[in-house]
Amino acid sequence: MIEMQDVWKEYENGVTALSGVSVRIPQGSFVYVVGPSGAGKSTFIKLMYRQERPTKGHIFVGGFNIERLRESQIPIMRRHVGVVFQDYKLLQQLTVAENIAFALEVIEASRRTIQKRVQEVLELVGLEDKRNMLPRELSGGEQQRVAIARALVNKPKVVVADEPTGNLDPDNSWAILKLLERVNDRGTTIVMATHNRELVNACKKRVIAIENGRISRDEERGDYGYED
Ligand SMILES: Nc1ncnc2c1ncn2[C@@H]1O[C@H](COP(=O)(O)OP(=O)(O)OP(=O)(O)O)[C@@H](O)[C@H]1O
Repeated sequence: MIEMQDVWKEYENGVTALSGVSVRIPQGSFVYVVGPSGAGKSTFIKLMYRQERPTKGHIFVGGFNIERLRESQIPIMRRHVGVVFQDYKLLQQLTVAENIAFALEVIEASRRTIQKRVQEVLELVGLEDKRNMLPRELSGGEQQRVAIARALVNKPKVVVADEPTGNLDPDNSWAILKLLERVNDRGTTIVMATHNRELVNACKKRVIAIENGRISRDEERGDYGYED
């Protein structure tokens, strides 16, 4: 379950990115977050994993009171909230398997657990044969699949994705959406900010539209609804 109660975000430069956002996203949902450029989508996502803190309001994600978390609790929360970025953010000097294992090594999982989990998520994203390659040896779509595997390795309850298909062609975008749907089928909540009208309109899900820092539309099986 994700819940925001009257959340406001004003950045230090005085820009108000979110103005009184309240929303409930039940566990197991798949939600698209859409809206014009600069509307506040990334801010909405960043607040969910404490990349940013709200100026006001309450945020609960997977049982964590996000705005109240102490610094020392943030790594614990991040095991339950996987994050996927538009530009993948893989560590360039590490192999595919090492990038994925990294998230488990920092929590001092046993070698056996690490090997087993890395293998499981590599199979899920279909990249067992690329496990010893470096990110630069992979296509964009493959890199994003590695990033998704990394986000999943701790079995999070929630995955937030900020324009995960933003750098990909239509075929790879489609493959990433299908992969996120499979993850969702296993009970993981997915919140995906996107400008990809084709995907939103083809695979109908809940659509939360943000405009000018406010939720302007919230529909089950909604449309993308913008001409951009
Ligand atoms: N770190 C920051 N410091 C100051 N202002 C910021 C910061 N991040 C975002 N903003 C501002 O907050 C507003 C919302 O930005 P945000 O990135 O959330 O929008 P967005 O809907 O994700 O846009 P896009 O679709 O272009 O990615 C914009 O006016 C932006 O300039």
